[in-house]
Amino acid sequence: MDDALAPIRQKIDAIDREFVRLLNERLELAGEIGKVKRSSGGSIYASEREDAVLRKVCSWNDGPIKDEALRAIYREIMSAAIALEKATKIAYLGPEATNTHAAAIKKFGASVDYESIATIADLFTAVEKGEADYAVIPIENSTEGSVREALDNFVESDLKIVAQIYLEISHALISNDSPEKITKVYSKDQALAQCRNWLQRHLPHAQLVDAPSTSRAVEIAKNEPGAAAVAGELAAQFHEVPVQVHNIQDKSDNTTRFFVLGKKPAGSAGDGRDMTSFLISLGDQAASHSGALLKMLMPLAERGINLSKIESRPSKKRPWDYYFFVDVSGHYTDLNMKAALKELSTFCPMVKWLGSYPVVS
Ligand SMILES: C=C(O[C@@H]1C=C(C(=O)O)C=C[C@H]1O)C(=O)O
Repeated sequence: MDDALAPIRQKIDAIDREFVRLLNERLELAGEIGKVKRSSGGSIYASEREDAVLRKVCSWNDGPIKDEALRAIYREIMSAAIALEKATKIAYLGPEATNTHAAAIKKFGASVDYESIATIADLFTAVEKGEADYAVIPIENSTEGSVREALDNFVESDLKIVAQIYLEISHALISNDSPEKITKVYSKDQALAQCRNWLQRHLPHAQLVDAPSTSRAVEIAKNEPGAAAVAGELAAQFHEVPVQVHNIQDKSDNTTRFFVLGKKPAGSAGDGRDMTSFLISLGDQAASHSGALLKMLMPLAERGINLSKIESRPSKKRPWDYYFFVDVSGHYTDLNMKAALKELSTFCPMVKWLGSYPVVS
């Protein structure tokens, strides 16, 4: 067999050598781009360009490699490029090995530096003060709804949303012991709730115990005989505890949406591939004028700007006064968007642009 493999492996070696040469050539060009960005004050991470690169390489793909594999490979190539342009620190809502950490890695790859930060407010501050280049925060979950603390922090902050990440949340049963030995299961209440049916069916006698985070649950279960944790697979890898059962969540389409925050806005991905988020206040009109909310939406609707989300939060300034968080299709620099905003600012006391970013992560 070895005789048959040797000549093919020689060919693979020759291709790998060429790969490495080309990767280094590509990285050197990224280094040149980094110099231009540093001298002009541009953002190192460019979500709209990464979106275009991923789309281009997938459109060139006519071989057996799956687009998903190509995207994963390019994720790491671009991660190396970012790190070469500038040592880049990504802060995320901790602790380590939680879903937000997994989302950050999905977006930024293995070559950048990561820092776990305990609260969403501190993540905003870290980027504002330049202690981190970008922050990754959870914004909403398909079953639990919005993360209110995340929305509220946008009111005072000038940071921009530069990208979004969608992560399918899957849970595993993680333990040093096999499932039949498990008498106690630790996890965060939400994760236990998302696996309730599975746990009832497979571990009906196990005691379910609340932990501050899924990652901490793995840490606790690691050192306790007969204990397991419900957490993501990153937590199992991180704490070096084996996964006993994969995908134990009751619903398979449980997805969390995250935002990447930076100091400088992202450019346009074009071709209807952008989304924009705003914060709008109607002031006293909301309570005193019938149809005020409808009036707020008309400048968008009349220009064919599609509204995908609207959420209200108390302003905390006066009772029954609200801010509206709005997600729409298009980029801030689109002409129809500019016109809609201009019209909105004629009657809304506050129209704040929170960022424009590519639709697909
Ligand atoms: C090289 C660049 O910088 C980063 C790296 C990219 C890449 O490796 O293709 C793309 C966008 C940026 O996040 C660039 O902006 O073109």
